[in-house]
Amino acid sequence: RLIRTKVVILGGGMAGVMVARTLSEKGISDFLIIEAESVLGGRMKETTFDKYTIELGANWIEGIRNHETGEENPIWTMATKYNLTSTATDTDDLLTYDQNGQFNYSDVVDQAFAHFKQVLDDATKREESNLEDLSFAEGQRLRGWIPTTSYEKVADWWAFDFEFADRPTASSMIRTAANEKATHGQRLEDDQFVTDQRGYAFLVREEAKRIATNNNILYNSTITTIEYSNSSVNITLRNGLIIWADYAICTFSVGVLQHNDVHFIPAFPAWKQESIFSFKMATYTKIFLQFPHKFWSNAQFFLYADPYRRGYYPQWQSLSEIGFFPDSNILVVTVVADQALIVEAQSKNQTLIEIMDVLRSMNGKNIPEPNNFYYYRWTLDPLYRGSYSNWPTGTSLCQHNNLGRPIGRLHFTGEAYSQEYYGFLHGAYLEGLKIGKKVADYVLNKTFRTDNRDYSCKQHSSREQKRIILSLLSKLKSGKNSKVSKFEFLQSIQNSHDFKR
Ligand SMILES: Cc1cc2nc3c(=O)[nH]c(=O)nc-3n(C[C@H](O)[C@H](O)[C@H](O)COP(=O)(O)OP(=O)(O)OC[C@H]3O[C@@H](n4cnc5c(N)ncnc54)[C@H](O)[C@@H]3O)c2cc1C
Repeated sequence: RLIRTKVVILGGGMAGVMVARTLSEKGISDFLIIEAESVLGGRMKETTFDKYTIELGANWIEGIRNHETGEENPIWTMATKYNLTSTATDTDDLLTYDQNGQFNYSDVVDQAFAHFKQVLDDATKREESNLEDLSFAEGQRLRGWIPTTSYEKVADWWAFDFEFADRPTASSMIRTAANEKATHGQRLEDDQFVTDQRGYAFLVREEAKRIATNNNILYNSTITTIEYSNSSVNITLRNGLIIWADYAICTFSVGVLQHNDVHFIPAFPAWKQESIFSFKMATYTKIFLQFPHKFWSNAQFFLYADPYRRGYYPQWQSLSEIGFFPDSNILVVTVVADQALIVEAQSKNQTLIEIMDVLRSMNGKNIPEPNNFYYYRWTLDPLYRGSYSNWPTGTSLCQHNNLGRPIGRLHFTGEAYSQEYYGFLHGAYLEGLKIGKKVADYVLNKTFRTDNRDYSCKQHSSREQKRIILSLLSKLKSGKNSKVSKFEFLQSIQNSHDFKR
C-alpha cells in the first residue's frame, strides 16, 4: 500500500503535535503524523500504578512564569487551558539521611546550590567575554566547590545531576548556564508537578483532537526506512506501508538518531553524523514503590548520602503528601546517568534488593516490603534510547546548528534542537512551532531551494577568525557580492568554534 501526503511528521510527541498544529493554523490539512506507539505523547508517558496514573517520563512544568517579563512557560499556558491538575513542589521541604539514618546536612545542600548559582553567573561572563567553554565541574572547582565528603557529593548530585541527568564533569558550563537561566533564572515560582489522572500527555492528545482527524494520524506504525532527497521523502513502515511526501519532519530523539533503529538513505553527510554523536542522550529513571503503610516522615523530598557511591539511590520523593496522592503510600526514587544505566541493565529483583537496603539504612530494619514496584527502561527502548539530551563540554554552537539543519526535504525538530531549552518539554514545544512554520512557508510559497553544501565545523584561531569576519564585514558594507558575502559571513560565524554570538 502507498499513501501520498504533502508533509509527513515522524513521531507524535510534543514536537510532532506542535508541528501539526502549526501546519493546520497555516491552512495546511494534508499532513500525516506517524507514531509507533498506540497513543500520542512520546516521552510524556503515563502508566497505571495501583489505582493511580503516574508519569514515567516528563512530570514537571518547569519554570512556569518569568517574573520580570510576565511571559509564561507555554506548557503552563496549555495546562491552564485544559485544567491540568498539578502541585507546586518545594525542594526546601527536604530531610537528609546517610547510612545511619536521618542526619542534618542541609547546610551542605545550601552550599552546593550557592556554588551552582555562582557558576551560572561565571558562565554568562565567560560567554560575554568570548572565553572558551569549560565543564560545569571545572567552573565549580574555580569557585572552590570540590565535593569530597559523601554529603557534599550527594548535595552536588541534587544541585546538578537531578536536573541534567548527567554529571557536571560531562556537561558544558556555558550551555548549562544558558539553559538553566532561561528556564529557572527569572521564573521564581516553584515548578509544578503534574498529578492529573488523565496523564500529562492529555495536553498533546487534546491539541491533536482539535487539529487532526483519524486520517491525519497513523498509530502503531514503526518507521524502518527514511529515503530523502531534494525532491521528496519516502517513508517505509515495518508493516510494509510506504508514504510519499513532499516534506518530512523527523522528531525522533537524538538517542534514536545515534542508533541504527531507523535506516536513513542516503547515509547522513559527515557534518550531520558528527553533530548527532557530539550530543548526549542522558538517562533519568524514576523507580516507583508502593508500601502497605507509610513509614517515612512527612516531607516532599529525602536525600540519601551513600558512604561510597555518588548517585546511589540518592533522591526520594513522597507522593503520599497532601496535593499529590495522599495516603497512596507511594515513594519514588530517582537515579540518573551511570546508576540509571546499571538499574536498566540489571534485573528488577536486584534493583529492589539494593533499594530496600538503602531504605532500611534510612528508616530502620522494620519496614515492610512494597506491594508494588515499577520502573521504565528508557535507554533500552528503541523509540527513545534515553530520556533527554544534554550538552557536553566541547560541543560547539556550530555542531548544534548542524544537528537541526535539514538535509534535502528532511527536517528535524524536538527538544534537543533548542539552544536554550534542550531537555525540556517547552523546548520540544517551541522547536515544533519553529520548524512547523518553516515547512509551512516552503509548502505555501514553494520556496524550497536545493542545498548540498558541506557544513563541517572548522576550528579557526582567534586571529584568523577575526580576520575572516572583518574582511567579510567590509565586503558586506561595500555591497559587493552581498548575497554571497552574507552567506559566507554567517557560515564563518557558524563554523567558528570560539565565536559564540
Ligand atoms: C524520565 C523523563 C523525565 C522527564 N522529566 C521532564 C520534566 O519533568 N519536565 C520537562 O519539561 N521535561 C521532562 N522530560 C523531557 C520531555 O519529556 C521531553 O523533552 C519531551 O517530551 C520531548 O518531546 P519530543 O517531541 O521532542 O520527543 P518525543 O516525545 O520522544 O517524540 C518522538 C516520537 O517519535 C516516536 N518514534 C521514535 N522512533 C519511531 C519510529 N521508528 N517510528 C515511529 N515513531 C517513532 C516516539 O514514539 C515518540 O512518540 C523528561 C523525559 C523523561 C524521559
